[in-house]
Amino acid sequence: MRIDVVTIFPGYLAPLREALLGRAIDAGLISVAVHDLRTWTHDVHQAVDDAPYGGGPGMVMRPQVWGEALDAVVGDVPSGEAPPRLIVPTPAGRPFTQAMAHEYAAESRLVFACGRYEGIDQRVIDDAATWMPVDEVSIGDYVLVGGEVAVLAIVEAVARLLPGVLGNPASAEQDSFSDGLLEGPAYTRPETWRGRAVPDVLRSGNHGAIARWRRDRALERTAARRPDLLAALPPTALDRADRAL
Ligand SMILES: Nc1ccccc1-c1cnco1
Repeated sequence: MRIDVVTIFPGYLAPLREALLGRAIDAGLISVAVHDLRTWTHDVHQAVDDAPYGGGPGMVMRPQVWGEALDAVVGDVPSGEAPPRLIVPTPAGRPFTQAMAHEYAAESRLVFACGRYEGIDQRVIDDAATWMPVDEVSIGDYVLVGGEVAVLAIVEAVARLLPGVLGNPASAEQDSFSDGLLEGPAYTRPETWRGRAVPDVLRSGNHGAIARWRRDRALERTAARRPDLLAALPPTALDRADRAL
């Protein structure tokens, strides 16, 4: 997978080259190119934003700069080849989910546009949508200063799903949300720590009982913390034992 990120703070994306993602890049599973948006400014101040029409606080990122940047970064898409998907993190976006991470993992190329200030002039999105799929995506209902943190989160969630990136592919299959539920509590050695013992069932060796206990804890946790996920489960997702909980 090829990933391009356009930002006014390229250094913010340095963590992409660390640890698991860094190894995936070194292995050639992913290529990541970070582009400084100011490359496509032509004034001495390298201005990337301007006052909003209609007044109001903050600044809006200029369409000319973004238009030239995306033209250059996306480049000419060879005929017959699918254009990349443009992902624009924004608090006004569609909530990012594990299902979307799987969708994005199937793409051969993703381009991320990191907006700051009060966002990017809407015409940039509208223009881009005439020649590539554009997703405006939110990573949560809170306000960040820019899209860079969201890009780090989305890229990590997507990249770990790519074949060969995770050491143990089973990890991705047993993710939280993979069965629509939150994962339950996890434990490791020592057996007792500060007077707290690991639940006996997890040391019993009874794999059926362990699976049941883990499912029950996942259902309890999901009901307590994310009842919306429970309500969204298809009726067939809960078996009789689940309902007895
Ligand atoms: N708050 C923001 C400001 C700028 C770019 C993205 C965001 C964002 C994305 N998901 C939540 O917030």
